[in-house]
Amino acid sequence: GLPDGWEVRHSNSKNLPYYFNASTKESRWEPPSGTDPEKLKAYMATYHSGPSGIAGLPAEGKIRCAHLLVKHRDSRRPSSWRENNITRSKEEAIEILRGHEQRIKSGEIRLADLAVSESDCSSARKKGDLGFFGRGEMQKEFEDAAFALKPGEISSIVESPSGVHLIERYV
Ligand SMILES: N=C(N)NCCC[C@H](NC(=O)[C@@H]1CCC/C1=C\[C@H](COP(=O)(O)O)NC(=O)[C@@H](N)Cc1ccccc1)C(N)=O
Repeated sequence: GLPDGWEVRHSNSKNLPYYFNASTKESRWEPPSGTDPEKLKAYMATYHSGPSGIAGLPAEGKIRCAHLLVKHRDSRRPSSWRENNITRSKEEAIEILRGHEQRIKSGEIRLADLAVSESDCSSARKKGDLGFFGRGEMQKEFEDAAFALKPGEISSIVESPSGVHLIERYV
């Protein structure tokens, strides 16, 4: 963890983590003194293996995931950047996602790279990366599935009011 008040944020422009102190409003590139260097190094090493290559220390209780969403006509919002009016059935959406799942689990392609073109979520433009989130932010089905994963693990097909998802937990 980080010393009091400090948190890790992500600079999109530099694609690097930086450290921000909410109480003093100070921000800096290097970890604040008092951050356990061994822990930080170990964390950074494991985390850089994530496909998005974006590093950053999770605040307590937060995890970071990417997901690939396929919507269907019963989705709460059957529309996306990919398709204005989504009419496929839930069964068809599941079949499509099964195809994606096979390609990802066979190692042919990474979820992050497939999400860019295939995900019905706006996070597609960020390779499916949802950033860090804690409990209470996502829909329950999604949250339960995401928090049940170990870092690096990919879920089976998860159903939520948004549609059907594959989730990869990074941290
Ligand atoms: N980091 C957060 N806290 N962002 C708020 C998430 C809100 C949350 N969303 C969900 O639970 C599902 C699972 C993941 C994506 C998602 C739904 C939808 C797609 O479904 P639809 O709403 O059309 O039904 N995508 C989103 O929300 C996107 N803003 C996610 C995102 C996009 C770009 C960058 C980061 C995150 C909810 N409580 O509704």
